[in-house]
Amino acid sequence: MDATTAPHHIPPEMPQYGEERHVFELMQNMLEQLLIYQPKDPIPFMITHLQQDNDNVPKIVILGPPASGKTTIAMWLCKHLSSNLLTMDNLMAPKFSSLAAVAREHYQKMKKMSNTLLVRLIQERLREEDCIRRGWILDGIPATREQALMIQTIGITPRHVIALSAPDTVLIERNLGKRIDPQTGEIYHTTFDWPPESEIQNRLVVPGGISELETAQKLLEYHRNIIRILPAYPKILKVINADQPCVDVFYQALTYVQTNHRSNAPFTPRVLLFGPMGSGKSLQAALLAQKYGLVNVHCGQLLKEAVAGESKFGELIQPYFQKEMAVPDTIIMKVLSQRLSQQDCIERGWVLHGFPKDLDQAQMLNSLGYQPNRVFFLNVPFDSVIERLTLRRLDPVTGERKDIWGPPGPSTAQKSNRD
Ligand SMILES: Nc1ncnc2c1ncn2[C@@H]1O[C@H](COP(=O)(O)OP(=O)(O)O)[C@@H](O)[C@H]1O
Repeated sequence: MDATTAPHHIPPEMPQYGEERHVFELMQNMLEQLLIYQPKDPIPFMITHLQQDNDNVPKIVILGPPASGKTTIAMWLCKHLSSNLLTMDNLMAPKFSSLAAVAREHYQKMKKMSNTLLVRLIQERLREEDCIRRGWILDGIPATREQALMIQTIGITPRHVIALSAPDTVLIERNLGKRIDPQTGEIYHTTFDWPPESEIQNRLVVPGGISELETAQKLLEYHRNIIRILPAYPKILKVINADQPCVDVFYQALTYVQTNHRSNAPFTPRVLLFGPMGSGKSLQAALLAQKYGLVNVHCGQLLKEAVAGESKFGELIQPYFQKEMAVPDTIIMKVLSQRLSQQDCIERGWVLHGFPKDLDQAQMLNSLGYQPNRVFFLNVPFDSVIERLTLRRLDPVTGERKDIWGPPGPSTAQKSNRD
């Protein structure tokens, strides 16, 4: 970059402010909405968008073959996240909507839904207040690539897509045991999820379309379609094995929908490495610094350099070193602060180790505005630490540290795994 046009000094607060308040994501979402809806008057549109404050509400699509548990998982997620379940059935259900009435009529006549009607139903439903405030979970929609593309075209973009998968034989067998509570819409199973209350047991009904033949036909259709749908969601798709207990499937789905996708925001890493002596902080810091171009800040080393360089802080530290006493936190903090506020640290980011060593120091670091955004704790069993430290030697000529077991290699890796 041309040094005359480049900004010469970026105050550390600037990138930190952006990161903390997610300014980049906020602007990106707003821009996305502007381009999708192209309002005539963008300013009130942007104000409304910001006031809705709903960039992070659930926007989930759950796909999967029949009987893989889509509806079960979608209902549980809905309850857990207080969101709204959107199925083909409940989209057509509203009595007050003329569009839903048309869709019902069409469905009764044709025994299937037209893509255009389906997309309009979804669009109408997503404009309602509860979907705006609490998000939505689409169950089994889109069922074809055409639907996926039409949904995308009108600007409906899920944040997470889950595809359940299980062998056909398991699903055909499983579907035979499906039962529905007509009062609540809850789904049960004769073997895997039978309600304990006799009142519920007595009112359960056998849903239509669950015979072996019907499930097999639906599976064929599903497999034909799904391979053309999934490529529409390359970065937000998670395939979950549904041939395991429902609760396990649910927790994997929940964990996934609660993760935030990697942001495109410019990001300056501020890494903190913790761990007992001998846990490998220095080595990992050096590797991270090398790989990501970070400034490697070793607190102990900084203090030693200050003394060796006879700087004004060095003179303050020297007496403590001589008496082998701990250097006061305030002095350490000044040295650190001086280093972390240098332009290379602000621009390239840093990896800090050897500090903080207690809660007071951590709070001091935070209060001076040097909050890390990645913290790692290198956990090593006590025995391994002892073994590592007792095998460590200093090269008398170069002062370099030599570990007797040598550079990391397959045998070292095996050894530490075994440990
Ligand atoms: N992981 C699972 N293990 C066993 N049974 C399940 C599992 N997931 C769902 N079920 C049962 O299988 C049947 C079909 O589930 P459902 O949610 O209706 O599937 P889909 O919506 O994919 O057709 C229901 O009886 C449900 O209780």
